[in-house]
Amino acid sequence: MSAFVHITAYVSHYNFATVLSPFSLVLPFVTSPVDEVLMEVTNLVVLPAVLVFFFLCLHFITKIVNGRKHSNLHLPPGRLGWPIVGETLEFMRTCLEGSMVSFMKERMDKYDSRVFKTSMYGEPIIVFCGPMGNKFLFSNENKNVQMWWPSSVRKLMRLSLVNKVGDEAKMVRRLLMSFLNAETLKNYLPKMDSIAQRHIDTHWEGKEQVVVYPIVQLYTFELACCLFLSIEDPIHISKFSLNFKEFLKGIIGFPINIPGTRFHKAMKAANEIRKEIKVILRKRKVDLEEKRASPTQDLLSHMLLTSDPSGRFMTETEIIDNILLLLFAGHDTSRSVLSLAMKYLAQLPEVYDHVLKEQLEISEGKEAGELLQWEDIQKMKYSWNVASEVMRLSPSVGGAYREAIKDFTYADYNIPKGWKLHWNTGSSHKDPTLFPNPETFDASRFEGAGPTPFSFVPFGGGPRMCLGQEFARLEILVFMHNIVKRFKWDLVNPDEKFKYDPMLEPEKGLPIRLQPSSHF
Ligand code: HEM
Repeated sequence: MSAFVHITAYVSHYNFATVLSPFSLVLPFVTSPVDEVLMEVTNLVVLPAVLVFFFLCLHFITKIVNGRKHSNLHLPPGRLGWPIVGETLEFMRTCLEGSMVSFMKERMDKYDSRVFKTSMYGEPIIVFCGPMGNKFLFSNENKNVQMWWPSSVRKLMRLSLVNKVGDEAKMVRRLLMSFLNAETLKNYLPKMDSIAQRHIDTHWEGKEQVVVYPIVQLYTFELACCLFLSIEDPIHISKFSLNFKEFLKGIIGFPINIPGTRFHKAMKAANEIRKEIKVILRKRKVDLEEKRASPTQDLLSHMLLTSDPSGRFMTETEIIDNILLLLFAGHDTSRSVLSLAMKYLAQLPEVYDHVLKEQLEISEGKEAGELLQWEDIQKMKYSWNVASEVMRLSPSVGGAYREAIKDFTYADYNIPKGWKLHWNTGSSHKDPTLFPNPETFDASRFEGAGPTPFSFVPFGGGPRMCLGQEFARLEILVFMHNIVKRFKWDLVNPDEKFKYDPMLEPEKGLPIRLQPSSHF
């Protein structure tokens, strides 16, 4: 969840605008009968002073309470920072610089430890780094730890999988996986290919310049709408996608539900999305009964007709919340990977040529107009290594969370029950002992046996590993196949940076200049 989920959804940071907005909202109400000077003084001096005093008090109270509570424990090194805010602002800064890993690395070096404590989301958090940390968290699900998401995610995702743990989560995962597994998805591959071709015909063909990030979103969102809900009308899809933009921006942050905050907008958007899915769901029920819809046409039909082993079907609300989760998780993470792939392919002509060669060999073996089949995907080994190297260097999802469900020890440190735990992609993806010259793009790292276990974790791991890994692999490869055959491109802003907000996204949307390929 997804990133992001997906939620990315998954990525861990606050937005400064969200942090400030409740306070900036207060200011207009301080005013009316007061004269302007007094108002200025109030806004500029008194209010900040009151806030500083308030935070100082909270800081000392928190210190005393935490100190008493955990004084006999050997907690991992680190600092909890300011109350509520914790080390959020430092973390946010590194996210906006697109280098979340530097937050981890600075602390691992400072404390000489691969586990440290910090505080974010108003919560003390213990950060587990490197393959050992990943392995521990992934293999201790339901034993020492359980999935946990920040409150903003939990509130927005209601009854969906991300709010389930234990046996309930297992059940929902099994149900969703019966649609998202390779065996089922392979039937939808030709459809994915035709959507990719139509997308390129509409949005790329005949253009000299395009802005990649928003356009790729149309592709990944169109795929998700079509395969999950059978929505095919482009106008319907683009209207629907507006609500997801609001939703994404509010998913990670303080869950302050006051008009004007990102979270409030996200809640409103989520309700609109739910309403829309409900209309489609109600109509589908009738269409299925009257045999106007097929039981295998998409995820929605599948969810309406599949029960768990005890014969229980999901309620309408559960289906709606899970489809909302999958629509969100299913497109924003992949669009980030695709945008980054476009960047690296523009910068590394030898990599582009190699991908093109592989894709042309696949096309040469096919009749004109024949769509991609499962066997073709199996031949895209180098292209998938390239996508994997993109995700290693620039993971679209920074990591995810767990909660300690009992007291335990890790690396000789006490981890108290109830503490939130964070695993992250960067601390192992950029470790030179695991990936020599970690900043160099080298797709050959994934040849043969590939990276050591638990060192390459763009999709997480263990029983809560990303459910959409296979879906993402297909949507990424299908897009790469079609785009390299039709275009070569170069970057308008070669130094354009990517930042986490909350997915890894290009600051200016990644404009590129297109040259049509002679191979098409
Ligand atoms: C390149 C694209 C993607 C990346 C990098 C990615 C990454 C992740 C990560 C890191 C997690 C958390 C795993 C953990 O904590 O162990 C996750 C969870 C999840 N992902 Fe993805 N994801 C991607 C695409 C997708 C797609 C396409 C879908 C749906 C079609 C999807 C659905 C989910 C769901 C439902 C979860 C929550 C699983 C649970 O709570 O048990 N993801 N993803």
